[in-house]
Amino acid sequence: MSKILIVFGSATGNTENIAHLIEAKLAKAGNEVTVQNAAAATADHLADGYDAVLMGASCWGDDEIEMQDDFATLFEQADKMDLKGKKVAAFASGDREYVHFCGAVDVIEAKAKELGAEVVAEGLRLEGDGGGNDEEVSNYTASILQHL
Ligand SMILES: Cc1cc2nc3c(=O)[nH]c(=O)nc-3n(C[C@H](O)[C@H](O)[C@H](O)COP(=O)(O)O)c2cc1C
Repeated sequence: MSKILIVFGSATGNTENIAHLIEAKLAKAGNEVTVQNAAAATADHLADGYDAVLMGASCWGDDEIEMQDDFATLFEQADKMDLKGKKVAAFASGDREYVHFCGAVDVIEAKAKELGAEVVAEGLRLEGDGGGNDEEVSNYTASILQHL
């Protein structure tokens, strides 16, 4: 049994729904999963006590990657999260019409690596609320669990 934290930023509920799809798979596999909305989370020692931290957000820019506000505010202080040596994976909701489809995945992965975390799964990029993507979510959680 591993302790896993899922932190998400979501404006209309899509990334939140994906967070819960991930939660359900990880919990079913026997792990202790905590889900936190970035709006209510604080960066200080966020990762402490967890075996893995999964972070996800939507994007709202046009030409640039602009992560969802609550998540962006929290992630500005990523250096306080104690991610060094931590197993991390990213996920996002997005729309393929945009240049940077699920661009938050790239930002989260780059920063996590910079801070010395180990990115343990390819980022999960889903359209809308992730409904109908059961296989993708299963593959994502299986990759993470292989590293725990
Ligand atoms: C002005 C605007 C900009 C957007 N920019 C992006 C983007 O750069 N990349 C992307 O994948 N989706 C983009 N989207 C789509 C949203 O991220 C998408 O609707 C997402 O599912 C919202 O998730 P949330 O409810 O968790 O916030 C944009 C939507 C709007 C209205």
